[in-house]
Amino acid sequence: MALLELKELNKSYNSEVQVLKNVEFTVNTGEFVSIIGPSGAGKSTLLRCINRMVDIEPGSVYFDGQDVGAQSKKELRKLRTNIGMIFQHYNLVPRLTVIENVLHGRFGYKSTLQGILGRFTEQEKQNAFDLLEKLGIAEHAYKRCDQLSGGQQQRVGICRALIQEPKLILCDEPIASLDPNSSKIIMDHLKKISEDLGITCIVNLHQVEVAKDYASRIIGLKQGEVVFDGPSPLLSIDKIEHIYGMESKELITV
Ligand SMILES: Nc1ncnc2c1ncn2[C@@H]1O[C@H](COP(=O)(O)OP(=O)(O)OP(=O)(O)O)[C@@H](O)[C@H]1O
Repeated sequence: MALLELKELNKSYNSEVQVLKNVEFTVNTGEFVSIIGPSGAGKSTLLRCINRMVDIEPGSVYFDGQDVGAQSKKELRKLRTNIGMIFQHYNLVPRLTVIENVLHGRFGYKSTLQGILGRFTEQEKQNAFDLLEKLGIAEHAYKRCDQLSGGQQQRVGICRALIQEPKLILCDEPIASLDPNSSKIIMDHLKKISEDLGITCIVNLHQVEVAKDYASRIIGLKQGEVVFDGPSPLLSIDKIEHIYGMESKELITV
């Protein structure tokens, strides 16, 4: 079943350069999709349109049967509880503890006052701890986030997304700041989450080989247009060259 549907999606910032041009695709529940493309192709903008961190006119995004562009502020807040976000620079609060950062994923379910006062139920705290255990970082639960390595911080980011109980996780360059070993740990976790929990994942990646290894489907963006959309094994060297142009020489290792 289609969880996400993009129809003739266009985007320009300040009515200047058109960043996304008639982007159209659907993503089914449980799919693990990677978006690739050169720097500036519009990958981050695409993810930001999906949860309406930026306005999406003209064009439409349907998530779980709802027109994302037509949601009121309150409806959008509710809809966003179903969409987790993972960022390149983790977007954690450095001075707060690991478990507090994970619990921030519950903010969408709270009143503003409950959020400010940090009122979380015992069940929510237990769930946060269980998730940290699952991601192998429970021993750091009460440390400040800025005492953790990059890879560990990204695992906190994953827990924060999971505690939302999302249907979709959007990952914007989740491994761009990590060494190869930490990158593998993060990608393995994302893949496992998608397989075990049936959560749909859309992952922006710079590394074509990583996209091919982990994603079942790849969408290639070039100057805001979808120029490839298909199963990962069909992403041939020719297709990579088409997506990346001159840059492709540095990317193709096979
Ligand atoms: N807030 C903004 N205001 C104006 N222009 C923006 C804004 N955000 C992005 N852009 C422009 O939109 C284009 C696409 O940027 P975007 O970050 O979506 O690409 P990307 O494919 O994710 O690139 P990268 O891989 O380098 O992160 C770029 O030309 C960028 O300068």
